[in-house]
Amino acid sequence: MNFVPTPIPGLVVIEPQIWKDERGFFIETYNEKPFSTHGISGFVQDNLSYSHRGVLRGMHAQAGDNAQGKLVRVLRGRVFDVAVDIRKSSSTYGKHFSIILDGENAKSLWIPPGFLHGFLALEDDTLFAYKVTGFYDKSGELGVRWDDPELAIEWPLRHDEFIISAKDRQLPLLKEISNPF
Ligand SMILES: Cc1cn([C@H]2C[C@H](O)[C@@H](COP(=O)(O)OP(=O)(O)O[C@H]3O[C@@H](C)C(=O)[C@@H](O)[C@H]3O)O2)c(=O)[nH]c1=O
Repeated sequence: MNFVPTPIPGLVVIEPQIWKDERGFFIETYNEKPFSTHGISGFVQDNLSYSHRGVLRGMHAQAGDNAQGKLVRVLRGRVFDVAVDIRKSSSTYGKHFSIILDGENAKSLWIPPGFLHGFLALEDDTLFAYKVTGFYDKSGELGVRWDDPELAIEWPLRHDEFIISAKDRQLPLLKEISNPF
């Protein structure tokens, strides 16, 4: 298992050891020892979402008493996954990191509290699994528009293919939110 730092401090890509044989493969998706050694711990909830190609979910964060760090990965299908640093004192404030996560590479991304997160499903039948460090808490939810020019995220696929929830279509710009981070 490799813990690979990214250009944004705190964001880490985890590459598992994939044990392949004639039956298929085996990977450890989470192991408390190496993860906690890298400061990744405290999970209280596991989530799973299913998306069709073109579904865009984001950009979301959960702040407050139940602020969430997220350990995200794809079980089946493929996504363009994005995390945006909104930690006000960070030297990389406003910058984003993107990565392709899929069922084949089995990579995970650790997103600490203080980031917006979102993804675009690039294939039908995409299963997206994640562990979070805070219980779901509607009062702590915040979000920013996926197409906020300040974020300047270059999403793959044509924008007219996107399937976005009514809630996410109405999100404000980053400069309009009261940022608790
Ligand atoms: C996130 C969440 C949602 N829900 C419910 C609320 C709602 O009725 C329904 C769908 O919720 P949403 O529309 O917020 O789901 P979704 O847009 O998939 O939200 C997720 O997006 C990605 C990008 C993230 O980073 C996640 O943390 C989360 O915010 O599920 C829970 O019960 N528990 C949860 O932890």
